[in-house]
Amino acid sequence: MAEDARSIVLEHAADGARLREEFFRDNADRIVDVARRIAVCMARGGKLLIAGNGGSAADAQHVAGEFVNRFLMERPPLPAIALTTDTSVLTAIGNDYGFDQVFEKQVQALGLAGDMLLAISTSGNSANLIRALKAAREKGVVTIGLSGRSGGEMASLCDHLILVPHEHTPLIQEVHLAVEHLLCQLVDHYLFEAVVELTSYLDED
Ligand SMILES: O=C(CO)[C@@H](O)[C@H](O)[C@H](O)[C@H](O)COP(=O)(O)O
Ligand SMILES: [Zn+2]
Repeated sequence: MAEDARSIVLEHAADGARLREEFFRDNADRIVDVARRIAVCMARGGKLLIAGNGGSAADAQHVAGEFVNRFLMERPPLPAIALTTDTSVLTAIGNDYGFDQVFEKQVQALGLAGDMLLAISTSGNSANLIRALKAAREKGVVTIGLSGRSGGEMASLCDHLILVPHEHTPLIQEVHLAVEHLLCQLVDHYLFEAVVELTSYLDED
């Protein structure tokens, strides 16, 4: 392999490792807190809606799959819906109203007070997510943002924001995926391994 191509690989790995280490050192408590809130939402009968564009759309589906099927442990299916998957809904809204409304209208249709919306965006500025977050707030759906850079417009619309402070989209996405897997693992932990601890939070918030 050419030396310059090899250095692209090694630089990506080194930058990613540094970002991961710093990010998790600074955000471990925040990730645990968000996971606990998702667990409480589901324990109360709420569901998690998930949205994102491009690679983050793939993440939305990935996360919904872990919750609805299972993650690391055997347990009952958990309620999560990716808003990125129904091509009839997406094309009808996109065609009739515009791409900016593809998530907003689904939040208006599916979101109930006490549900949560997880919006995944590296820029924090995708217009369809901004509109979805505003619609969520109007419906009493709690908003969680998984963002990058400095959070973008999304930051002020999220009740809980997990921010990967980096400029490089792929590296942000790679950390997002790790966070998403941890949220799945921690929600399972709270719902099925630490039930006594979780019930103490049910009357809060
Ligand atoms: O996966 C990638 C880049 O790695 C792309 O598909 C990327 O997700 C798309 O450009 C998205 O539209 C970016 O949206 P966002 O993260 O700024 O909300
Ligand atoms: Zn990508």
